[in-house]
Parts: sequence; C-alpha cells; structure tokens
Amino acid sequence: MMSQNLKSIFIDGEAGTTGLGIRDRLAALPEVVVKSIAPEKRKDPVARKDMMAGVDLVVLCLPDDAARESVALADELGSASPKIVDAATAHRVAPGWVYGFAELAPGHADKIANANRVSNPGCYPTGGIALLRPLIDAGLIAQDHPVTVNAVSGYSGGGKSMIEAHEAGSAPAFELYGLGLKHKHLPELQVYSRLERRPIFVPSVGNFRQGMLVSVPLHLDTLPGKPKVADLHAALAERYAGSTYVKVLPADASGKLEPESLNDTNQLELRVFGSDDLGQAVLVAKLDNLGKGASGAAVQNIRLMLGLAEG
Ligand SMILES: NC(=O)C1=CN([C@@H]2O[C@H](COP(=O)(O)OP(=O)(O)OC[C@H]3O[C@@H](n4cnc5c(N)ncnc54)[C@H](OP(=O)(O)O)[C@@H]3O)[C@@H](O)[C@H]2O)C=CC1
Ligand SMILES: CC(=O)N[C@@H](CCC(=O)OP(=O)(O)O)C(=O)O
Repeated sequence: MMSQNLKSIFIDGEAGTTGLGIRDRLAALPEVVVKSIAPEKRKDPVARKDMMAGVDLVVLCLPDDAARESVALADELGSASPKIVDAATAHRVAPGWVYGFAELAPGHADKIANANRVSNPGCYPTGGIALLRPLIDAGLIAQDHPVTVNAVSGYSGGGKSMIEAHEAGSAPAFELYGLGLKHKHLPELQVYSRLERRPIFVPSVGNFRQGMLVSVPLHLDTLPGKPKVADLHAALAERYAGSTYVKVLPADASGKLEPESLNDTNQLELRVFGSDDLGQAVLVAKLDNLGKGASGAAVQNIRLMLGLAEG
C-alpha cells in the first residue's frame, strides 16, 4: 500500500515562524506525512519523546536551549532515534553534525543524504558562505583576508516577537544591530567559508516582512593575483553551474538591488558588482530568509535525508 511507504515527520515547534513554513512546504509533498502533538503538550518532554520514537525524522524549530533538550530526548532513544534536522543555531559547528547547506562544496549533498544529524544554516551565513567559499577554495580570496559582511533582513527573521513588534508599528523602520560584533551567525560563517580570520558582520533589519541581501565589499588589489570583476563572477558561476537552487547572475547596470523578489522560493541569487577601473567589487547574495534561509533549505535537507526526489 502507498501509505506504508510514507515517511513520517514531527516538527518540534511547528507553531513558530520556521515550523509553519516547513509544515506548509511539506504539505505539498505526497511522500511524507506530518505528525503533530496536541498543542497543550507541545512543550511536554514525555509527549515529544514518544512522538520522536514513532517517526522517521524530526525537525527542530525551537529556541536553542529547547533544541538541545530535544536532541537529548532523541539520544535517549538510542538506535530508535529518528534523523534530526535542527533549524536552531545550537549545533551548527558542533561535532557529529553535518552543516545543511547542500551547495557548500562538491559532494556535500551526499554527506547530508547520509547523515542522521543535520544542522540547518542560518539565513545570513547561507548568503555569506555561498559568496565566499568558492572564492576562497579557488584562491581568489586568501583565508586570512580581512572580510566584512553586511546584510539586511526582513523582520520575519526575528521570529514571532519581532513580527509582532513590526506589525504593531512599535519597531523602527530600519536598524543596524549586532554591533557588539558577536552575532550568533559568526562561528558558522567563519568555519564554512574557511576563513582563518574572524570576519566583521554587520546585520540590519528593515520594516518589510521577508527577503534578504548579504553583501561583501572587496578591494581587488588586496586579493591574491589582483583578479578582475569577471574572474570573481566566473569562479562563482563555475562552482554553481547546474545548481537547481543557486544561480549566478550578471550585475544589474542600474547598480541597485531589492531584497524581496525571491520570497516564497528556495532560490539563492549571487551577483558580482564592481569596476576594474576602480579596483573594487561587491559580492551580493539575495534570498528569502524564510526560504533558502530557513524552511526551504530545511525541506531540501529533509528530501536528501529521506531519499526523496528533488522538488
Ligand atoms: N525566523 C527565521 O528566519 C529563522 C529562524 N531560525 C531558527 O529556528 C528556531 C525557531 O525560530 P522561529 O521560528 O523564528 O521562532 P518563533 O519564536 O517564531 O517560534 C518558536 C516556537 O518554538 C516553540 N517553543 C518554545 N520553547 C519550546 C519548548 N521548550 N518546547 C516546544 N516548543 C517550544 C514556541 O512556542 P510558544 O510561542 O508557544 O512559546 C514557538 O512556537 C530558532 O532557533 C531560530 O533561531 C532559523 C532560520 C531562520
Ligand atoms: C532579523 C533577525 O533578527 N534575524 C535573526 C537571524 C535569523 C536566522 O536565520 O537565524 P537562525 O537561523 O540562526 O535562527 C538574528 O539576527 O538573530
């Protein structure tokens, strides 16, 4: 019977921003069934552990502490533990976890497909790593280069509380944050870009619901071999040739870029703006912070881990 082949998934935290996005996307997959816990028991460890014992895969869409607690519950199940995709920050650079950015490097999607524990990337690092890693692998940016990453996100990136503040009109139209230079995404950004020097990361949030731009300014004469703008573009285009979700596009002559055109998709667009005459370039990634930056990437990972065809 068809139903015997269905893969079962429990979303721990399914009522949150990321959880709802994953639930909606999974609803479109005929090969999976999503099992839910009674709302009043959603924080009950016994009920969550019982649910985990009966499913193929658990997605954690929880604050970090609750995500760690859920992993401990799953570990108690021993060999009966389901596979886990953790959308929180808790395990992104933790030993034993595979980083869930399938396009990280050639062969990385296979590592995800064979993993039992996958940590879904942060939204900002998805853009930053996608831009930096191929150029560092190609030797066009040195591993000890002093990199700066700037970004702007829609307010849904801050979860329920930030969404409420913006929709109630009590949040600023725009703000820089993370100016203590210790944003929680820095460890994964540094490790998976292969940067030896800690980058400076300056995020910001605007009064629009979803969408994201991540940019990296570069002085070309400070890079090995003093590459041209076209060399940077070519290295990115080569790395992502044939990719379903990552596209390398020409820079728009207008010199402008808005953040919302990929909303509700799992797409990531990369562009290299710049001028050889000036010896300057800006790498820019565009994504939906709730799509390729969160729920879309989680579903991409779930498909790989459950052996489902690419959507
Ligand atoms: N928003 C985004 O763009 C992204 C968020 N993430 C990560 O995903 C995780 C969830 O974030 P987000 O969806 O934005 O957050 P939300 O605040 O929107 O949702 C969190 C959910 O977790 C529930 N929850 C909290 N504590 C527990 C617990 N102990 N047991 C069970 N459920 C619990 C909450 O329930 P209640 O409200 O009733 O307390 C809520 O439904 C975070 O770790 C975040 O960092 C990852 C990528 C992107
Ligand atoms: C606008 C905003 O507040 N964004 C969040 C990051 C959202 C995200 O993707 O974070 P995780 O995947 O690591 O949970 C922040 O800066 O903390």
